[in-house]
Amino acid sequence: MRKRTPIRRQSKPQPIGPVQTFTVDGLTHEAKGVARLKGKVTFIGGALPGETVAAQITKSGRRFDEAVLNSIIEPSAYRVEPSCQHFNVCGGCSFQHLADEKQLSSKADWLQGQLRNLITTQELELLSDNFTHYRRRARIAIDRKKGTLLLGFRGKASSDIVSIDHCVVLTGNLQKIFSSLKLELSINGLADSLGHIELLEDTKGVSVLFRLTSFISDELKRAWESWAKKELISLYWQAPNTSKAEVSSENMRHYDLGELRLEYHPQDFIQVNAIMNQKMVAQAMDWLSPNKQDVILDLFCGVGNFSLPLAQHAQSVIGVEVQESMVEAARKNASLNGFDNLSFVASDLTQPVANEFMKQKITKVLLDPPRAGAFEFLDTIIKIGPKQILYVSCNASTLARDAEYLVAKGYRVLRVGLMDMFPQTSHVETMMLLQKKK
Ligand SMILES: C[S@@+](CC[C@H](N)C(=O)[O-])C[C@H]1O[C@@H](n2cnc3c(N)ncnc32)[C@H](O)[C@@H]1O
Ligand code: SF4
Repeated sequence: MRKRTPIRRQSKPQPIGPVQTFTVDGLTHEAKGVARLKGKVTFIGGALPGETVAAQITKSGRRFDEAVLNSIIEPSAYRVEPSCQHFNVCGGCSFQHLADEKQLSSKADWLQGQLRNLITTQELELLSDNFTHYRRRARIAIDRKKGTLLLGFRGKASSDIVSIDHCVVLTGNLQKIFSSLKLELSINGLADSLGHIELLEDTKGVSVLFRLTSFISDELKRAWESWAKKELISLYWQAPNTSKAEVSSENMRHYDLGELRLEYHPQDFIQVNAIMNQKMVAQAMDWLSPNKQDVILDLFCGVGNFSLPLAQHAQSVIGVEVQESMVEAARKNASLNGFDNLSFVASDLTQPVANEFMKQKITKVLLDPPRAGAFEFLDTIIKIGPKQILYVSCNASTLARDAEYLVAKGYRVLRVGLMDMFPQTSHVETMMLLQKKK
């Protein structure tokens, strides 16, 4: 049997000083209260601006200290009761103790700070939806402690797995299947052969993917297939030592985006928040206003989440994505939805690209890179010289770096929007429209 990959434990920070009183006047991106004691900055997890709290230093550095919250002496007017019973220990959320509208304004302040060299006068446009029950995909970690099965997410103060009963950011259907799964795993023997579990909900329904670390008997597999049938869900198995589950073309997943249908493999990237994804794509179409004169490059295109809606309005669209299997899915999506003005290229956008995209006059570029951003590809974009660039980003610091470069090379920022894709967490999604200076 293959051994489970050991989890590197990160231990809970221990107090190294007495209990002291702090006045909190700021909030970090990771939801730590910022206080000053004798002029030295102290970060206190769980404390909010405007509060007086009792806390103990756990780590003392040259420039700042870190402290653990003991009690709240004077609470903030924006402090609310977390809606999840696991909030104090689970690392999945960081902002449930802060009122929803204040979460959004705190994220906006933070984003404005990150983009301070770019947006002095522009107003940040805000896009948000439900603050709970939005997550249509989740990876559930598994561990055992003293014989007890733990199923949940990594902890806040340590990397240990926190056992979860009810998660309020999961969609209602995923929460329901999670509860049934937990019960079933406690009574049959699959848990010892599992690396992790992936839950997914889309237009096709709910699915569960078991990532196996060792082979299991046909009998056990059949028992789980009948559980899945009873629960009306799809089941996928990722065999030991493989990087992806084998999935036949009839068993691919799909999600609808307006009148479009997008197929994908259950382990392909899709946006986690379905409603916010619809709003984000609609905003992208509104800001970029594709029209019949436009030839558009959709970089980091995945299975065509932006490419297909763009192709509904543009003369033609070229999508670029590194993963061959996703490029194939994107091509299939183009043909399933009847497009003949869409093509896809498999290419690594961190590598210098030859003049592949110079052959036709690209008028607009949309890019939606992973957290690392798209710095390596910026010179190619500048060479292509589109009149507009729409940058969708999940990491404001790489967005700031890349946008500052584009501005230095002749673009100006027209619009910036914060999209609250991941409420209750510190993650921020941003959209920026840049225009070529005349
Ligand atoms: C944030 S996702 C966006 C996907 C798509 N735009 C969407 O909305 O579903 C980033 C995508 O970039 C792809 N990607 C990551 N690194 C890449 C690279 N070096 N070159 C090209 N694509 C890459 C990933 O596979 C992923 O599909
Ligand atoms: S991720 Fe789920 S379980 Fe964890 S704190 Fe957030 S809502 Fe609660």
